[in-house]
Amino acid sequence: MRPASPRALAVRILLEVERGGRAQLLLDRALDRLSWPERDRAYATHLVYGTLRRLRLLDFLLEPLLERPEKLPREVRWVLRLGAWEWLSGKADHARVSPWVEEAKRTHPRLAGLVNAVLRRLEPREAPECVRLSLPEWLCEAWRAFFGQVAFAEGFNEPAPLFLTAYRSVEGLRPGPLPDSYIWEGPKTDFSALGLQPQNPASLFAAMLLESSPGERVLDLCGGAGLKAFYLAAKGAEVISYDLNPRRQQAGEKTARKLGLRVTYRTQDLTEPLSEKAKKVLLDAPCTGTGTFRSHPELRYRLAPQDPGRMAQLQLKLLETAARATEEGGILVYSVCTLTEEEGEGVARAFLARHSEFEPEPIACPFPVLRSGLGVYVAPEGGLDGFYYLRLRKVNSRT
Ligand SMILES: C[S@@+](CC[C@H](N)C(=O)[O-])C[C@H]1O[C@@H](n2cnc3c(N)ncnc32)[C@H](O)[C@@H]1O
Repeated sequence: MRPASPRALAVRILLEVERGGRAQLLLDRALDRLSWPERDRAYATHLVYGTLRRLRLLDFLLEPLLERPEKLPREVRWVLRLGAWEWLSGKADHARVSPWVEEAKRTHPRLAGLVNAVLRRLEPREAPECVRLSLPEWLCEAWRAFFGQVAFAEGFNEPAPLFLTAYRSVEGLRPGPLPDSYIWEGPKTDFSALGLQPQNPASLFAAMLLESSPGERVLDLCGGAGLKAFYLAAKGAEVISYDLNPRRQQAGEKTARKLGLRVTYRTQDLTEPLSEKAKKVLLDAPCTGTGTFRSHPELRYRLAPQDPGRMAQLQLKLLETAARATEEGGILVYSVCTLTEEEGEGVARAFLARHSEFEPEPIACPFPVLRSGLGVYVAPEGGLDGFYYLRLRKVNSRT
């Protein structure tokens, strides 16, 4: 059934997210099917992302006004959180309360009075920092211990510009923080037909760290659809992109053709050794994705404290493959879109303890840095995703 309004769509999507769906995918799909004006699309996006990004805080604000929130029908609970989000973002009562009361009436008319009363009685309430940032307690505490602060996580709760990497010159684009990176200000469109690829600059920079030269062979490991491979190919490298997932690679092949770029895709489980080597190897490993909380706001509520450690085991195995595939004198870049100690410095330390043939190289990071020394952690500021980069040189091949 087609949703009647951005509010109805937001409730439907949040219910699906609660059942395990991914907000970005669900919202993009739903909006693609609806020929709504830009204003309604933006409003639905604001409601879904805003509510998920502030969920812990919203529940904290609603807590004194509800006796047993967990007993409420799920639709009504989301209506209350959405209404609380609009209150938090400063919308006036007259424009805010009655639309949500009407929304509640559609599924639970008997609870409309409760929705009305609760949304009118919301009051400011001093929240502990981890609640205010809507982070799970374990991660908030781990970040505070590792980075000495957690205020940076506020960056995950702000909307971000749509960053693009340009493979053709396009008039009138606002420059982003890196060469070839731009900001798109219009409605979404067929970007690859314009020679553009949506990509966060923090992700693009991982590919730049390889400093590949024209004609040089590059291995792009865990390349997925090949977003980083596109950049390397555009700079003239001969790129071979490996991943476990053929569907992602097929999508990448299609995009590469539209962008006019040549990337060779090979499907392989990279916990197994590769049968080729190169001077430049990029491993953009699978990770817990804590650096992408802005665009995947539900992720933070799904991660468990043991996930970073578990992921680090896999990352180390993949790094072994990448190390063997790096020629002597060559460069190996390890990157992950996450900010945990385990998957960043933890992996780096464990790897270097076993591989004296690799030496870390300094990284001149153009972004705000959270922590550096052994690799660099990028702060999720100004729309950047949080990332960890490690650049290694293979000085001799003792393994
Ligand atoms: C962070 S994503 C890569 C994103 C990609 N580099 C890009 O820039 O778009 C990690 C990728 O690792 C792949 N992957 C996970 N486990 C793997 C394995 N054992 N062998 C090969 N690829 C794997 C996933 O399919 C996923 O595409």
